[in-house]
Amino acid sequence: MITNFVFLSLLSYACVVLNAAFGPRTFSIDYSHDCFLKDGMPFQYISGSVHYFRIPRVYWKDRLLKMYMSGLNAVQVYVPWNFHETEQGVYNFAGDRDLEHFLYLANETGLFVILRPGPYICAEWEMGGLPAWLLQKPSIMVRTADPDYLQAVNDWLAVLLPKVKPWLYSNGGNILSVQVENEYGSYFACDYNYMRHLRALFRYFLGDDTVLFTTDGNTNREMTCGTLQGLYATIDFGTDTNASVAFDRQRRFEPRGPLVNSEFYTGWLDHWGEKHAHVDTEKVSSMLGEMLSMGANVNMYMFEGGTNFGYWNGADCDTRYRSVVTSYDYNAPLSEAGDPTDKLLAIREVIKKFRDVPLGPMPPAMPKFAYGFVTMKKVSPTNLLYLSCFQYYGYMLYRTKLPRMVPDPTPLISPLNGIHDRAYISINGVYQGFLERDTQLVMNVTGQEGDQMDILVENMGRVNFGSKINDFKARLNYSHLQILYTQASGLVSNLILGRDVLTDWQIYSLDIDGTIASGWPHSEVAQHHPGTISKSSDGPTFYMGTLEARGFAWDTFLKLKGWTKGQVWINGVNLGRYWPQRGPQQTLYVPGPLLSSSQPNNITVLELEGAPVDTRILFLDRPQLDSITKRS
Ligand SMILES: CCCC/N=C1\SC[C@@H]2[C@H](O)[C@H](O)[C@@H](O)CN12
Repeated sequence: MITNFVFLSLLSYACVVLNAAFGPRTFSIDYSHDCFLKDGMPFQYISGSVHYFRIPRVYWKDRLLKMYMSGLNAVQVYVPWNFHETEQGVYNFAGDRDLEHFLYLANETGLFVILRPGPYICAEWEMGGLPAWLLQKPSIMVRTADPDYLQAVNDWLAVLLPKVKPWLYSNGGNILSVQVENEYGSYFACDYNYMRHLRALFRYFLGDDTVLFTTDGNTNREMTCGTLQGLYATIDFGTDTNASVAFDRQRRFEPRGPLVNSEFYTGWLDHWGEKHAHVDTEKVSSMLGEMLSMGANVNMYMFEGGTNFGYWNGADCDTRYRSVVTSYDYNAPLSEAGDPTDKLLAIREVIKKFRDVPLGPMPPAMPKFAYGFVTMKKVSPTNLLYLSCFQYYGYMLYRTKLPRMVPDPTPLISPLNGIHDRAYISINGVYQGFLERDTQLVMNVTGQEGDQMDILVENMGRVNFGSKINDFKARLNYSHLQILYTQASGLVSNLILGRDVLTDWQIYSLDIDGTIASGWPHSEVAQHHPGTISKSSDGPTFYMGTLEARGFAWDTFLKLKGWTKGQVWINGVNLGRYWPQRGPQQTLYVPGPLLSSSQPNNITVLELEGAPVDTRILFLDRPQLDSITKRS
């Protein structure tokens, strides 16, 4: 005799299964059983962070497939606001910025998505993903209920969230949950009205059934200021933390519901001049197993890091300004170039204990090739486009005349630490040296009254974490020119030469990227010095060369041995910054798809301080990310 209880239990289970098979798609939180439910069935996500904005579009599928074959069932994805709205009101979701295509590929690969649209994302990305044009209002308080900031957020999310809504799981897509803000509890403001505003916006655009959550660090202050009723509170921590202790803290804010570590650090970031980060594989794999055994949902940050191409790296500014390097390798399970590592294989072995890992081989690393040496020749800048309007990233040129003769070495001082972030000083075209934010605030110059002083100022990336995120790159009002506060880089306070405050500046926004993208200097017979071996060249100087990749264009790594610091473009694409003199990064990743196997590949280098006498550069088949040559 089947008791009523057994009958009803079987009936309810049958309903759940049938609902899962034929009912509406749902993803929700089961507070009774402390888990997520997908279509009414318990669901544990094992996820990895991947940033589409740090990977060439042609490689997205490769990275996602490797993550799937590693045993993940989800990927966690930030959306950087400034990547899609670099100019206010101008939106770009094309090519390498095609978020929906990335979501499509993840779906096609069988991966769910945990979306983190910010509006602030941190991520060692320029200004934590916030657009620099917000700083046109000098007093703006970003990440608060500042009305001007909120208006910009409203406008942005009114574009973004309708785009992602169709991709929600309940609408037939693969987005399971959406994070609101990012580690807000670590920000000084602790502005609940701001978080309430975001909650209302996300609910308005994404509906009441979407799982919205927050992520915060493992302290009471962070979990207190970063969480809000109606947003599921999750936590983040790495291998230096006791998982039970951390999850107990989550439980203080979410007594019931799934345990979630939204950022389990598999590695860490690098700053210029510091040792390459490394997190032990055994610690990562054993702690992953421990958390999965607790039934926790885990996202590994990062699973595939990628590259800060162009000027997109961020910076920290706790004790002093520290710029993040171009490589976002992160010592992650997939390398910067998307190569599976021992860490990935160890993680896959752990995941096998908790879910079926797809059968079949792990897709191999993309082929790499050592193309060898390319000789670079000095170029005289002939027609750099000077923009009257200011751009937000890259370089600015400040020009003035010496107010009096300084026959003896005379200190040029940035008394208020106003260089943002590095300045290269020349007198009548002769390089004198550099000044650097927080690090070098004085240097000596000599010259005659009326000599031309040129100061090239480099924006090394706006601060992406903490209270100094209002990282103005210029604030100086000149007699004849009101400086926009958001220009690429520059002087945020006056310079003093000896006893004289320097004034009457001419200011140029250098559109170097636009000029190079237009073909300069390769498109014309650029003036470069006669074929003699050039002496070691000092100061901001362009060099050009060509790489023949006859027959095949494979991934490669560019090493500038003996060069000091600068920027590299290949076929008009800005690969990012190099600084081998500081390290630890010694090579730049060159994705094969950027190269042509049938045409010469145009290489342009802007060396900011000094090139070696031997101006060859070297293409290797492996990266070098961990060698410090000089402490900063
Ligand atoms: C001690 C400082 C903690 C700041 N948070 C960091 S540093 C690396 C990571 C990424 O930036 C990530 O985007 C942050 O959410 C958490 N985190």
